[in-house]
Amino acid sequence: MAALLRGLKSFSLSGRSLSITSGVAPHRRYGLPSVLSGQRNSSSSSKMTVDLDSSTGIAMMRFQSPPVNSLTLDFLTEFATNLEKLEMDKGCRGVVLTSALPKIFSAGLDIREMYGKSPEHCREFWKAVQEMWLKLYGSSMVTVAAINGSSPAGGCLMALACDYRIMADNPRYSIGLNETQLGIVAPFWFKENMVNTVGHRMAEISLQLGLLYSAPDALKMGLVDQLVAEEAVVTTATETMAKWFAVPGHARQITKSVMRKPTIDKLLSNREDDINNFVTFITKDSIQKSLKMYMESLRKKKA
Ligand SMILES: CCC/C=C/C(=O)SCCNC(=O)CCNC(=O)[C@H](O)C(C)(C)COP(=O)([O-])OP(=O)([O-])OC[C@H]1O[C@@H](n2cnc3c(N)ncnc32)[C@H](O)[C@@H]1OP(=O)([O-])[O-]
Repeated sequence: MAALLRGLKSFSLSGRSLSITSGVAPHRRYGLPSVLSGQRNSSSSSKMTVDLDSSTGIAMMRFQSPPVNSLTLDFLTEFATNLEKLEMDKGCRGVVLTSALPKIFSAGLDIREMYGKSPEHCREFWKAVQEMWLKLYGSSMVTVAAINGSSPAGGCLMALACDYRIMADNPRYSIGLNETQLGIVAPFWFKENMVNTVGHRMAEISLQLGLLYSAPDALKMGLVDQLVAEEAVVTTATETMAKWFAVPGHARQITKSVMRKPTIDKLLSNREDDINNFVTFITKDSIQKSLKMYMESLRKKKA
Protein backbone atom coordinates (compact mmCIF):
# COMPACT_ATOMS: atom_id res chain seq x y z
CA MET A 1 0.00 0.00 0.00
CA ALA A 2 2.77 2.38 0.96
CA ALA A 3 4.32 1.78 -2.46
CA LEU A 4 1.00 2.24 -4.20
CA LEU A 5 0.37 5.48 -2.37
CA ARG A 6 3.95 6.64 -2.97
CA GLY A 7 3.46 6.00 -6.67
CA LEU A 8 0.21 7.96 -6.73
CA LYS A 9 1.63 10.80 -4.69
CA SER A 10 4.62 11.10 -6.92
CA PHE A 11 2.28 11.20 -9.91
CA SER A 12 0.55 14.30 -8.66
CA LEU A 13 3.64 15.91 -7.18
CA SER A 14 6.48 14.98 -9.44
CA GLY A 15 4.95 13.36 -12.47
CA ARG A 16 6.49 9.97 -11.76
CA SER A 17 3.68 8.15 -13.50
CA LEU A 18 3.92 10.44 -16.48
CA SER A 19 7.45 9.28 -16.94
CA ILE A 20 6.17 5.74 -16.46
CA THR A 21 3.65 6.04 -19.26
CA SER A 22 5.69 8.16 -21.61
CA GLY A 23 8.94 6.23 -21.60
CA VAL A 24 12.07 6.22 -19.45
CA ALA A 25 15.73 6.93 -19.78
CA PRO A 26 17.28 4.08 -21.78
CA HIS A 27 20.13 3.48 -19.32
CA ARG A 28 19.45 3.12 -15.68
CA ARG A 29 21.47 1.53 -12.99
CA TYR A 30 19.87 -1.04 -10.79
CA GLY A 31 21.14 -3.43 -8.16
CA LEU A 32 24.54 -4.59 -7.00
CA PRO A 33 27.02 -4.97 -8.49
CA SER A 34 26.23 -2.08 -10.81
CA VAL A 35 27.54 -3.48 -14.07
CA LEU A 36 26.04 -2.13 -17.26
CA SER A 37 26.04 -4.30 -20.33
CA GLY A 38 24.35 -2.60 -23.25
CA GLN A 39 20.84 -1.76 -22.19
CA ARG A 40 20.62 -4.48 -19.61
CA ASN A 41 21.53 -4.18 -16.00
CA SER A 42 21.87 -7.27 -13.82
CA SER A 43 22.24 -8.02 -10.19
CA SER A 44 22.51 -11.42 -8.63
CA SER A 45 22.41 -12.59 -5.07
CA SER A 46 21.94 -15.89 -3.35
CA LYS A 47 18.18 -16.45 -3.56
CA MET A 48 17.17 -14.70 -6.78
CA THR A 49 18.49 -12.76 -9.72
CA VAL A 50 17.02 -9.46 -10.85
CA ASP A 51 17.46 -8.12 -14.38
CA LEU A 52 16.04 -4.77 -15.31
CA ASP A 53 15.82 -4.12 -19.03
CA SER A 54 15.86 -0.36 -19.18
CA SER A 55 14.68 -0.32 -22.80
CA THR A 56 11.35 -1.93 -21.81
CA GLY A 57 11.10 -1.00 -18.12
CA ILE A 58 10.53 -4.67 -17.23
CA ALA A 59 12.43 -6.31 -14.39
CA MET A 60 12.76 -10.08 -14.41
CA MET A 61 13.03 -11.59 -10.94
CA ARG A 62 14.07 -15.23 -11.08
CA PHE A 63 13.95 -17.31 -7.89
CA GLN A 64 16.94 -19.60 -7.55
CA SER A 65 16.91 -21.11 -4.08
CA PRO A 66 17.22 -24.90 -4.46
CA PRO A 67 15.75 -27.34 -3.93
CA VAL A 68 12.26 -25.78 -4.01
CA ASN A 69 12.46 -21.94 -3.65
CA SER A 70 10.98 -22.19 -0.17
CA LEU A 71 10.42 -18.82 1.47
CA THR A 72 13.01 -18.59 4.23
CA LEU A 73 13.61 -15.45 6.25
CA ASP A 74 16.62 -14.71 4.04
CA PHE A 75 14.61 -15.22 0.87
CA LEU A 76 11.78 -12.97 2.06
CA THR A 77 14.16 -10.24 3.19
CA GLU A 78 16.03 -10.27 -0.11
CA PHE A 79 12.75 -10.27 -2.04
CA ALA A 80 11.40 -7.24 -0.14
CA THR A 81 14.68 -5.33 -0.59
CA ASN A 82 14.74 -6.03 -4.33
CA LEU A 83 11.12 -5.05 -4.78
CA GLU A 84 11.67 -1.83 -2.88
CA LYS A 85 14.67 -0.95 -5.08
CA LEU A 86 12.62 -1.57 -8.21
CA GLU A 87 9.74 0.44 -6.80
CA MET A 88 12.06 3.42 -6.30
CA ASP A 89 13.56 3.08 -9.78
CA LYS A 90 11.73 5.37 -12.20
CA GLY A 91 12.95 3.21 -15.09
CA CYS A 92 11.11 0.16 -13.80
CA ARG A 93 7.44 -0.08 -14.79
CA GLY A 94 6.77 -3.75 -14.22
CA VAL A 95 8.13 -6.92 -12.64
CA VAL A 96 7.86 -10.51 -13.77
CA LEU A 97 8.27 -13.11 -11.01
CA THR A 98 9.44 -16.53 -12.13
CA SER A 99 11.62 -19.46 -11.12
CA ALA A 100 15.03 -20.46 -12.37
CA LEU A 101 14.46 -23.99 -10.99
CA PRO A 102 12.77 -26.74 -12.99
CA LYS A 103 9.22 -27.75 -12.03
CA ILE A 104 8.91 -25.46 -9.00
CA PHE A 105 7.77 -21.85 -8.77
CA SER A 106 7.92 -21.83 -4.96
CA ALA A 107 7.11 -24.45 -2.28
CA GLY A 108 5.74 -21.69 -0.02
CA LEU A 109 6.92 -20.79 3.44
CA ASP A 110 9.92 -22.77 4.56
CA ILE A 111 8.50 -25.11 7.18
CA ARG A 112 11.85 -25.23 8.99
CA GLU A 113 11.40 -21.53 9.82
CA MET A 114 8.26 -22.45 11.77
CA TYR A 115 9.30 -25.74 13.33
CA GLY A 116 11.30 -25.92 16.58
CA LYS A 117 12.01 -22.20 16.53
CA SER A 118 11.78 -19.65 19.35
CA PRO A 119 8.78 -17.30 19.56
CA GLU A 120 11.19 -14.43 18.74
CA HIS A 121 12.28 -16.15 15.54
CA CYS A 122 8.67 -16.92 14.55
CA ARG A 123 7.80 -13.25 15.16
CA GLU A 124 10.62 -12.02 12.92
CA PHE A 125 9.74 -14.59 10.26
CA TRP A 126 6.06 -13.66 10.20
CA LYS A 127 6.88 -9.95 9.97
CA ALA A 128 8.96 -10.75 6.89
CA VAL A 129 6.05 -12.73 5.37
CA GLN A 130 3.74 -9.75 5.95
CA GLU A 131 6.32 -7.38 4.48
CA MET A 132 6.72 -9.47 1.33
CA TRP A 133 2.97 -9.50 0.77
CA LEU A 134 2.37 -5.82 1.61
CA LYS A 135 5.10 -4.73 -0.80
CA LEU A 136 3.92 -7.01 -3.60
CA TYR A 137 0.14 -6.61 -3.26
CA GLY A 138 0.61 -2.86 -2.79
CA SER A 139 3.15 -2.36 -5.56
CA SER A 140 2.52 0.54 -7.92
CA MET A 141 4.30 -1.41 -10.67
CA VAL A 142 2.61 -3.93 -12.94
CA THR A 143 3.36 -7.37 -11.50
CA VAL A 144 3.02 -10.60 -13.45
CA ALA A 145 3.63 -14.09 -12.05
CA ALA A 146 5.16 -16.43 -14.65
CA ILE A 147 4.38 -19.67 -12.82
CA ASN A 148 6.63 -22.27 -14.38
CA GLY A 149 6.12 -25.00 -11.79
CA SER A 150 4.19 -25.98 -8.67
CA SER A 151 3.22 -23.24 -6.31
CA PRO A 152 1.58 -24.34 -3.06
CA ALA A 153 0.64 -22.18 -0.05
CA GLY A 154 2.98 -19.17 0.31
CA GLY A 155 4.08 -19.71 -3.32
CA CYS A 156 0.44 -19.38 -4.35
CA LEU A 157 0.11 -16.26 -2.18
CA MET A 158 3.02 -14.63 -4.00
CA ALA A 159 1.32 -15.33 -7.33
CA LEU A 160 -2.04 -14.13 -5.98
CA ALA A 161 -0.47 -10.84 -4.94
CA CYS A 162 0.50 -10.10 -8.56
CA ASP A 163 -1.74 -8.34 -11.08
CA TYR A 164 -1.79 -11.25 -13.54
CA ARG A 165 -0.90 -14.96 -13.43
CA ILE A 166 0.38 -17.01 -16.35
CA MET A 167 1.01 -20.69 -15.64
CA ALA A 168 2.75 -23.45 -17.55
CA ASP A 169 0.18 -25.71 -19.20
CA ASN A 170 1.25 -28.83 -17.37
CA PRO A 171 -1.30 -30.85 -15.35
CA ARG A 172 1.49 -32.07 -13.08
CA TYR A 173 1.99 -28.56 -11.70
CA SER A 174 -0.31 -27.53 -8.91
CA ILE A 175 -1.22 -24.32 -7.13
CA GLY A 176 -3.42 -23.43 -4.18
CA LEU A 177 -3.61 -22.53 -0.52
CA ASN A 178 -3.19 -25.98 1.07
CA GLU A 179 -2.46 -24.81 4.62
CA THR A 180 -5.21 -26.87 6.29
CA GLN A 181 -3.56 -30.02 4.90
CA LEU A 182 -0.59 -29.19 7.13
CA GLY A 183 -2.87 -28.60 10.11
CA ILE A 184 -2.26 -24.86 9.94
CA VAL A 185 -4.53 -21.95 9.08
CA ALA A 186 -4.08 -19.35 6.35
CA PRO A 187 -4.43 -15.91 8.00
CA PHE A 188 -7.22 -13.49 7.01
CA TRP A 189 -5.13 -11.63 4.43
CA PHE A 190 -4.21 -14.85 2.56
CA LYS A 191 -7.94 -15.62 2.61
CA GLU A 192 -8.95 -12.15 1.41
CA ASN A 193 -6.42 -12.18 -1.41
CA MET A 194 -7.92 -15.52 -2.49
CA VAL A 195 -11.51 -14.24 -2.18
CA ASN A 196 -10.57 -11.13 -4.18
CA THR A 197 -9.27 -13.42 -6.93
CA VAL A 198 -11.69 -16.36 -7.19
CA GLY A 199 -14.74 -15.23 -5.21
CA HIS A 200 -16.03 -16.22 -1.78
CA ARG A 201 -17.51 -19.65 -2.54
CA MET A 202 -14.50 -21.02 -4.41
CA ALA A 203 -12.17 -19.56 -1.79
CA GLU A 204 -14.15 -21.15 1.03
CA ILE A 205 -14.04 -24.61 -0.55
CA SER A 206 -10.36 -24.27 -1.45
CA LEU A 207 -9.27 -23.02 1.94
CA GLN A 208 -11.30 -25.40 4.09
CA LEU A 209 -10.17 -28.43 2.12
CA GLY A 210 -6.64 -27.11 1.53
CA LEU A 211 -7.00 -27.88 -2.17
CA LEU A 212 -4.18 -27.80 -4.68
CA TYR A 213 -5.37 -27.41 -8.26
CA SER A 214 -3.72 -28.67 -11.41
CA ALA A 215 -2.88 -25.91 -13.89
CA PRO A 216 -5.99 -26.59 -16.07
CA ASP A 217 -8.27 -26.60 -13.01
CA ALA A 218 -6.64 -23.43 -11.69
CA LEU A 219 -7.47 -21.73 -14.99
CA LYS A 220 -11.09 -22.91 -14.86
CA MET A 221 -11.64 -21.43 -11.40
CA GLY A 222 -9.79 -18.17 -12.15
CA LEU A 223 -6.91 -18.82 -9.80
CA VAL A 224 -4.61 -18.23 -12.77
CA ASP A 225 -5.47 -16.09 -15.79
CA GLN A 226 -3.76 -17.89 -18.65
CA LEU A 227 -2.03 -21.17 -19.48
CA VAL A 228 0.72 -21.34 -22.07
CA ALA A 229 3.37 -23.87 -23.06
CA GLU A 230 6.09 -24.07 -20.45
CA GLU A 231 8.74 -22.57 -22.70
CA ALA A 232 6.49 -19.60 -23.46
CA VAL A 233 5.62 -18.61 -19.89
CA VAL A 234 8.22 -15.89 -19.49
CA THR A 235 7.93 -14.44 -23.00
CA THR A 236 4.14 -14.33 -22.65
CA ALA A 237 4.58 -12.52 -19.33
CA THR A 238 6.68 -9.79 -20.95
CA GLU A 239 4.27 -9.52 -23.90
CA THR A 240 1.35 -9.24 -21.48
CA MET A 241 3.16 -6.47 -19.65
CA ALA A 242 3.03 -4.35 -22.83
CA LYS A 243 -0.78 -4.44 -22.73
CA TRP A 244 -0.77 -3.21 -19.14
CA PHE A 245 1.76 -0.49 -19.96
CA ALA A 246 -0.50 0.78 -22.74
CA VAL A 247 -3.04 1.97 -20.14
CA PRO A 248 -2.27 5.41 -18.64
CA GLY A 249 -0.17 4.60 -15.57
CA HIS A 250 -1.87 6.97 -13.13
CA ALA A 251 -5.35 5.64 -13.95
CA ARG A 252 -4.21 2.03 -13.61
CA GLN A 253 -2.42 2.73 -10.32
CA ILE A 254 -5.40 4.54 -8.78
CA THR A 255 -7.69 1.70 -9.85
CA LYS A 256 -5.34 -0.89 -8.37
CA SER A 257 -5.18 1.09 -5.15
CA VAL A 258 -8.97 1.37 -4.89
CA MET A 259 -9.34 -2.38 -5.46
CA ARG A 260 -6.66 -3.45 -2.98
CA LYS A 261 -6.69 -0.77 -0.27
CA PRO A 262 -9.35 -2.29 2.01
CA THR A 263 -7.46 -5.60 2.33
CA ILE A 264 -4.08 -3.91 2.76
CA ASP A 265 -5.43 -1.44 5.34
CA LYS A 266 -6.95 -4.29 7.32
CA LEU A 267 -3.56 -5.93 7.70
CA LEU A 268 -1.78 -2.63 8.37
CA SER A 269 -4.14 -1.81 11.21
CA ASN A 270 -3.94 -5.33 12.68
CA ARG A 271 -0.32 -6.11 11.99
CA GLU A 272 0.78 -6.62 15.57
CA ASP A 273 -2.27 -8.77 16.43
CA ASP A 274 -1.64 -10.83 13.32
CA ILE A 275 1.96 -11.46 14.40
CA ASN A 276 0.87 -12.35 17.94
CA ASN A 277 -1.81 -14.72 16.60
CA PHE A 278 0.72 -16.44 14.36
CA VAL A 279 3.33 -16.85 17.11
CA THR A 280 0.79 -18.17 19.64
CA PHE A 281 -0.64 -20.58 17.09
CA ILE A 282 2.53 -21.89 15.48
CA THR A 283 4.38 -22.54 18.75
CA LYS A 284 1.53 -24.72 20.15
CA ASP A 285 2.64 -28.31 20.79
CA SER A 286 -0.18 -29.72 18.64
CA ILE A 287 0.75 -27.50 15.69
CA GLN A 288 4.44 -28.28 16.03
CA LYS A 289 3.48 -31.98 15.95
CA SER A 290 1.49 -31.44 12.74
CA LEU A 291 4.41 -29.65 11.08
CA LYS A 292 6.78 -32.46 12.10
CA MET A 293 4.44 -35.08 10.63
CA TYR A 294 4.11 -33.09 7.42
CA MET A 295 7.87 -32.76 7.01
CA GLU A 296 8.21 -36.49 7.60
CA SER A 297 5.57 -37.17 4.97
CA LEU A 298 7.55 -35.07 2.47
CA ARG A 299 10.67 -37.09 3.26
CA LYS A 300 8.80 -40.41 2.96
CA LYS A 301 7.31 -39.37 -0.37
CA LYS A 302 10.84 -38.71 -1.60
CA ALA A 303 12.28 -42.02 -0.34
C1 LIG B 1 0.08 -19.86 8.90
C2 LIG B 1 1.16 -20.20 7.95
C3 LIG B 1 0.84 -20.18 6.52
C4 LIG B 1 1.70 -21.11 5.81
C5 LIG B 1 2.01 -21.02 4.55
C6 LIG B 1 2.92 -21.95 3.87
O1 LIG B 1 3.42 -21.64 2.84
S1 LIG B 1 3.31 -23.46 4.61
C7 LIG B 1 4.28 -24.37 3.40
C8 LIG B 1 3.39 -25.27 2.59
N1 LIG B 1 4.12 -25.87 1.52
C9 LIG B 1 3.84 -27.10 1.06
O2 LIG B 1 2.93 -27.74 1.52
C10 LIG B 1 4.69 -27.62 -0.04
C11 LIG B 1 5.42 -28.86 0.39
N2 LIG B 1 6.27 -29.35 -0.66
C12 LIG B 1 5.84 -30.07 -1.72
O3 LIG B 1 4.66 -30.35 -1.88
C13 LIG B 1 6.86 -30.55 -2.69
O4 LIG B 1 8.13 -30.43 -2.08
C14 LIG B 1 6.90 -29.77 -4.04
C15 LIG B 1 5.64 -30.09 -4.84
C16 LIG B 1 6.97 -28.27 -3.80
C17 LIG B 1 8.14 -30.21 -4.81
O5 LIG B 1 8.17 -31.60 -4.95
P1 LIG B 1 9.53 -32.33 -5.36
O6 LIG B 1 9.20 -33.76 -5.49
O7 LIG B 1 10.13 -31.62 -6.52
O8 LIG B 1 10.51 -32.05 -4.13
P2 LIG B 1 10.51 -32.81 -2.71
O9 LIG B 1 9.12 -32.96 -2.16
O10 LIG B 1 11.33 -34.04 -2.83
O11 LIG B 1 11.26 -31.73 -1.81
C18 LIG B 1 12.66 -31.48 -1.93
C19 LIG B 1 13.18 -31.05 -0.59
O12 LIG B 1 12.60 -29.80 -0.23
C20 LIG B 1 11.98 -29.92 1.04
N3 LIG B 1 10.79 -29.07 1.08
C21 LIG B 1 9.74 -29.07 0.25
N4 LIG B 1 8.87 -28.10 0.58
C22 LIG B 1 9.39 -27.47 1.66
C23 LIG B 1 8.95 -26.39 2.45
N5 LIG B 1 7.79 -25.72 2.21
N6 LIG B 1 9.72 -26.00 3.47
C24 LIG B 1 10.87 -26.63 3.73
N7 LIG B 1 11.34 -27.66 3.02
C25 LIG B 1 10.60 -28.08 1.98
C26 LIG B 1 11.63 -31.40 1.17
O13 LIG B 1 11.43 -31.78 2.51
C27 LIG B 1 12.87 -32.02 0.54
O14 LIG B 1 13.92 -31.93 1.49
P3 LIG B 1 15.05 -33.08 1.63
O15 LIG B 1 14.28 -34.35 1.91
O16 LIG B 1 15.73 -33.09 0.29
O17 LIG B 1 15.90 -32.60 2.76
